[in-house]
Amino acid sequence: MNLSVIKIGGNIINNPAALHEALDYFASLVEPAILVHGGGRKASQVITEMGREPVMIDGRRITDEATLEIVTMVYAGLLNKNVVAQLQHRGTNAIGLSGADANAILAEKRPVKDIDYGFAGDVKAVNAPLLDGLLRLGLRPVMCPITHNHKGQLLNTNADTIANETATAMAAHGYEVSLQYCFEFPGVMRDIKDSDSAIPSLTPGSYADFKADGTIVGGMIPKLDNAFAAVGAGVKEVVIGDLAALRAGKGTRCTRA
Ligand SMILES: Nc1ncnc2c1ncn2[C@@H]1O[C@H](COP(=O)(O)OP(=O)(O)O)[C@@H](O)[C@H]1O
Ligand SMILES: CC(=O)N[C@@H](CCC(=O)OP(=O)(O)O)C(=O)O
Repeated sequence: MNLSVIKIGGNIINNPAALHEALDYFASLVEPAILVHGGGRKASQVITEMGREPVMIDGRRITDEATLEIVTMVYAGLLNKNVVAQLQHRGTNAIGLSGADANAILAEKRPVKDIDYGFAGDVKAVNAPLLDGLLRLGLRPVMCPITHNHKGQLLNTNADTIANETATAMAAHGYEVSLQYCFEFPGVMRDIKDSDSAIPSLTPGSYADFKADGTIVGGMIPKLDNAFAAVGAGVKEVVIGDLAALRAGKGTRCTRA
């Protein structure tokens, strides 16, 4: 059976018009679908409003105890419930999940090596039978980037990783999975200022070249690391682009070779 896993990033979530368009698209899909959302931009705003400094390294947040409280409120509360309500309004029977709900995503605190990421979670297992069961009930899971370690500790996990791990686990469970990363550019760009410069396809080799020459930087690095991990682990198709590109079957396609 086919399955679409759609990830929407923090810049989409923060722009009401873009969010509504993305949710219209998700609601219009006829085959089974799972939505994964981020919200890093909103979290950084709230962290700043609370008098703290957001700290990111290579697109990943350093999550101390106070930051974990804020991101839990923002991702698992405000954003997740708002997205679910907006989907219900569109006639889509969405169910919001953090990783702790029904043990949807088990993670472990990232071990401290050179950098201490604090309460950042590395995914250990996605509960594919649970997601499969929800899909069979006609529900559409909406997953936020909060996970847990089964010992009572919530953890903050990059939303691009949640999307990759979910897509990969569902592929291993027997679905033909299309993973679509929806963000604010028409694809991975050769030149971010030139909207016609989307790269049609990338392989691990061309990705390494674009990273080395500085074409691909920042938050695009974890996104592409996750995209290629998914492609290498049985996900049928991984595409990155804005909503117009994804709707038109365009965007950047990540392939094995
Ligand atoms: N070559 C590139 N093409 C497009 N975006 C790029 C590129 N290199 C770096 N980026 C940056 O990556 C960001 C996307 O990563 P991120 O902010 O983590 O996405 P999301 O909003 O999906 O979470 C873009 O907003 C852009 O600033
Ligand atoms: C550990 C870690 O980096 N967590 C991310 C989770 C949110 C996220 O990934 O949101 P976007 O998709 O909007 O970037 C963070 O707190 O920013």
